[in-house]
Amino acid sequence: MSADGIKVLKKPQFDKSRWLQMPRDVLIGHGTIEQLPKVCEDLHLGKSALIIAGENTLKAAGGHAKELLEEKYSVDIFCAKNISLETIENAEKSAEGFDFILGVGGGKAIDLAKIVSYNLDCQFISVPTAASHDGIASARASVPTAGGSVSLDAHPPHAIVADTEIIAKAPHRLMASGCADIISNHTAILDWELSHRMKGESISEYAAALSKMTAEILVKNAHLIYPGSEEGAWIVTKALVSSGVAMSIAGSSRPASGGEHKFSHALDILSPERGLHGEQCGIGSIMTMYLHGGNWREVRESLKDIGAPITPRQLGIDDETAVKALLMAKEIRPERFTILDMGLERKCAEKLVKMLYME
Ligand SMILES: NC(=O)C1=CN([C@@H]2O[C@H](COP(=O)(O)OP(=O)(O)OC[C@H]3O[C@@H](n4cnc5c(N)ncnc54)[C@H](OP(=O)(O)O)[C@@H]3O)[C@@H](O)[C@H]2O)C=CC1
Ligand SMILES: O=C(CO)COP(=O)(O)O
Ligand SMILES: [Zn+2]
Repeated sequence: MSADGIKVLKKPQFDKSRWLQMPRDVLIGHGTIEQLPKVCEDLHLGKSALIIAGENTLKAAGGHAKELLEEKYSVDIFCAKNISLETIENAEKSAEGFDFILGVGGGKAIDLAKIVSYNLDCQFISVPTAASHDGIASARASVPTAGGSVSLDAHPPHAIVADTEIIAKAPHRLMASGCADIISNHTAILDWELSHRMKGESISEYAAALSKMTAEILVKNAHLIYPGSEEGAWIVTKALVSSGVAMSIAGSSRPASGGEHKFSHALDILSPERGLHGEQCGIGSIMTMYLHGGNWREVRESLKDIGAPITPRQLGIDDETAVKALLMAKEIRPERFTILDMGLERKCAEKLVKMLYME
């Protein structure tokens, strides 16, 4: 495993890079967690399972998932605090000998389960406890590294069991963050199109259209997304699955990750553990929409309506750090060309951050 994280995933035995892999069973609804044993049985996954969860998500759903599965399977739990290279290694050791893996939690637990199951060549089930990220269904895994973050080819979950009762009970901040992750698809697509025109990067029209449509539908239904709303949880979870499918169609995270994501990855280095992934991407998206000459006020309004933050200070991040993150974005995944890779000047970056506070 290399220090930069590029070799976090073991090489597949044969080239799957052109395969379009999708989850087989997708359950989104009230009380679906109760169906977990049935889903696993139906998929003939084996006799033993390792649950990968975080400390909070163990309480929210991991413990109950264990109880349910124990009736038919031998089950153990790996509790993860983060998704560092060390955690990946430890999780892999813990997972040896198990037939399949469940990722129960937010984006980090699910990405960890995705990586470990891919490396050990076994299936995994995605059990989101929050609608906070669009990695629920994707065939990608994002890993933080010293240089920012890498997006790796992985495999999608064999099944998704998303219980909207659990998701609606999670802190609303998480769902608002997931909405912001989706709203930022607008600028991710603009960046992809820009790179297509300027660099000749290939683009998948299907993936781009699906990603854009997902963001549009979410914004149209914003009035149904409020704290505790199970209907809101259902709408957002479906959007997150749809966005993940767009990434699987593209074979990269391009349809859902552009300059606004590079800004967020830069913030993760400069100001770790302040904002949530989607929250940071949303704020980045307001600024990159401005640079694209689009309707940045509309992006800002959509985020505000949903209860997502629209300024760095709301996340406890000072404005100067946000300026630095904008300027640093071009160093994160330099091969991913975006509007932030076009020679953004400090003066302009300062103006962008100021603009966020304008009436
Ligand atoms: N692979 C892909 O395609 C994608 C991957 N990502 C990745 O996902 C990550 C971001 O996901 P995100 O979910 O924001 O971050 P986390 O997984 O860190 O979750 C955020 C926090 O919410 C907590 N939490 C989750 N569910 C509940 C619940 N029901 N009740 C109480 N607390 C809860 C978690 O607890 P706990 O401490 O227990 O984990 C954690 O503290 C990033 O690493 C990002 O790169 C994002 C988009 C796409
Ligand atoms: O977060 C993503 C899509 O929302 C994809 O992640 P990366 O920015 O790590 O590629
Ligand atoms: Zn994202």
